[in-house]
Amino acid sequence: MSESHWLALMIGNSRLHWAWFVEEALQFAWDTEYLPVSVVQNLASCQNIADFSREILAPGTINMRSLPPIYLASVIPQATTIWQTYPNIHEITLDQVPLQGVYATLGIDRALALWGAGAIWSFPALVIDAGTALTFTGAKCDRTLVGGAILPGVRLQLQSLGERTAALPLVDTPESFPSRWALNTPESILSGVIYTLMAGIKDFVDAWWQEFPESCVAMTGGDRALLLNYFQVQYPNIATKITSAPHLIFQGMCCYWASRWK
Ligand SMILES: Nc1ncnc2c1ncn2[C@@H]1O[C@H](COP(=O)(O)OP(=O)(O)O)[C@@H](O)[C@H]1O
Ligand SMILES: CC(C)(COP(=O)(O)O)[C@@H](O)C(=O)NCCC(=O)O
Ligand SMILES: [K+]
Repeated sequence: MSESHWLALMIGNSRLHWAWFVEEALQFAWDTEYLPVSVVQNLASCQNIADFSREILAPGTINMRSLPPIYLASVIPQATTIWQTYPNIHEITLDQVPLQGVYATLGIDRALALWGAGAIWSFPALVIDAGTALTFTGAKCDRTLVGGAILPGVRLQLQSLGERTAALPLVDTPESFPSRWALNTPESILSGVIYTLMAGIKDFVDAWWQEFPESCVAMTGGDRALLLNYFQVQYPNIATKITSAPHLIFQGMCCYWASRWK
């Protein structure tokens, strides 16, 4: 089986993130809901690649002759187990990521995104992943982990207020930048969550640039575009210095693929 065509699968806390690669060139990337166990078990017996792409809901048919190897990284151990039934699966684990000084429970998504950022823009590098959780993860010149931080992401903050209080409604992520001084409940929630999140991110990147003035700062994750739009409004000087990087985790996975095959 040719290893030049391969799929990357990142299992996050909200959904599955997919990318199709030909060697080191990303062809396209898409997200899906979690797939039922039965679908995963059936993948290996797909008769042709069209069936296979239909099962994983790929946009269009993946252009391959045989079932592709899947390079998998996951922050959900139970979900990883389901995928181990697929015959050509390669799980990427923390010990395979060439960063120094990592702690045992560091999320593989964070390590891969940081590896990807360093490979593209060189170290030092800071990654902000605006996913289910929002994380900061930084490494210095010699690829040693400086450290990071974890907080609830945008949707999780809104959900927790809606679900754990009697009088607060569930509010959707706002498309436009909310005003700070709100005069009704939904807008008060949006103001509180968004303004403190922006101020918090600004504080972290300012602190990072104080220590590493030349470092790239890259943002990835499902709320990346939304947050960067808000940054344009609220802190335009910072917005221009944060790089939007939708495929950072896949770029890290690609570094792993290249380290095996090149
Ligand atoms: N279809 C969707 N499902 C879940 N989250 C979504 C979706 N579309 C946009 N988002 C946003 O993406 C964020 C989750 O980011 P994502 O990178 O997908 O998470 P994870 O990597 O943890 O699975 C949420 O806070 C939410 O606001
Ligand atoms: C912090 C995370 C939950 C982020 O995952 P995500 O929200 O992007 O799905 C994940 O990286 C994780 O489970 N980390 C383990 C703890 C740590 O990194 O310290
Ligand atoms: K993530």
